[in-house]
Amino acid sequence: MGEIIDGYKFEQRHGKSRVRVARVWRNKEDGVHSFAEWSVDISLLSDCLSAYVHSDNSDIVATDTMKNTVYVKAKECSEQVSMEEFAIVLAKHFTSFYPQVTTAIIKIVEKPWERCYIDGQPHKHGFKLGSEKHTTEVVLTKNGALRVTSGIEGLSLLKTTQSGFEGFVRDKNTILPETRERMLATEVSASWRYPFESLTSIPVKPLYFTNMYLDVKKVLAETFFGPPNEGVYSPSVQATLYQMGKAVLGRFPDVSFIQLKMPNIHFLPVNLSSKDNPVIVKFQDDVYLPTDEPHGTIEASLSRVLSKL
Ligand SMILES: O=c1[nH]c(=O)c2[nH]c(=O)[nH]c2[nH]1
Repeated sequence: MGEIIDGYKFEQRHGKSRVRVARVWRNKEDGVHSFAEWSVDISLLSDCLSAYVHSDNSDIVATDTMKNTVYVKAKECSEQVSMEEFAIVLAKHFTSFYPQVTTAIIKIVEKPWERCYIDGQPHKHGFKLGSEKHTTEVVLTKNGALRVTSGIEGLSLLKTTQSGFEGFVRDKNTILPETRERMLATEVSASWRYPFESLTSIPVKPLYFTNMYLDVKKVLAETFFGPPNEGVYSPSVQATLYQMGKAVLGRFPDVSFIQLKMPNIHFLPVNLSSKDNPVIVKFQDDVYLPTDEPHGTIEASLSRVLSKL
């Protein structure tokens, strides 16, 4: 990519960001409403150099038109779709409708509206805001090469025991005691790639990507916590992150790559004393000072090794 213009290597793209759209699907038979709120980022790679170099806008797809297209396509989705599917619909439109568009990059973040339960019963049209967010990025080229990535952001997980940290490097700057009993808290960001390389290889099951998102989220949380009664011991954030990534790749053949970012959010033991009162509060794995900063940053990615057949 990139061309030499006036002796310079030149690359460009343009698009519209933070296009917010909400869509309701009303089931006529049972009266149940489904709802999604998305923030869409569109970025198009297109042949419109003249706009930059010769002030000629004749090849430019206006970003205002891109914004309108989001609402047009949302209207056309008469059945509920996952946001990955919606991103694919948009990418398909931009790459097939405009001769000069060579690649479309569509990113969407979903606002975590969840159906409300009243007296244990799902409400037909009531929703409340949850916390973690579903994300996606779809890249589609004019010749049909596709990449679908999905993710989760802001999945806050905490366990009050079954975590420790021992055997790390000790030097003259080290004061952290070794422990087999500590709090473990993190805010997981994950993104995973699907192996589908063209539009025809996308599964046709309704809400396939939405269900995958829910299943991946479940496996991440289950692996972090372990079984409900006994849990599972975490010797480090690193080891737990690796188990979580491995569990996702092991469970879902349709995930070819996963990246995990898991900050270590510290809960500091509280010990209070003074000259006159040597022990006001003695830490016994009970009172903590929660902190956001500084925090550890631990990230890794795992992908399948392609076997040479
Ligand atoms: O699980 C941990 N990993 C680290 O790399 C680290 N570093 C640290 O100070 N505490 C921890 N905990």
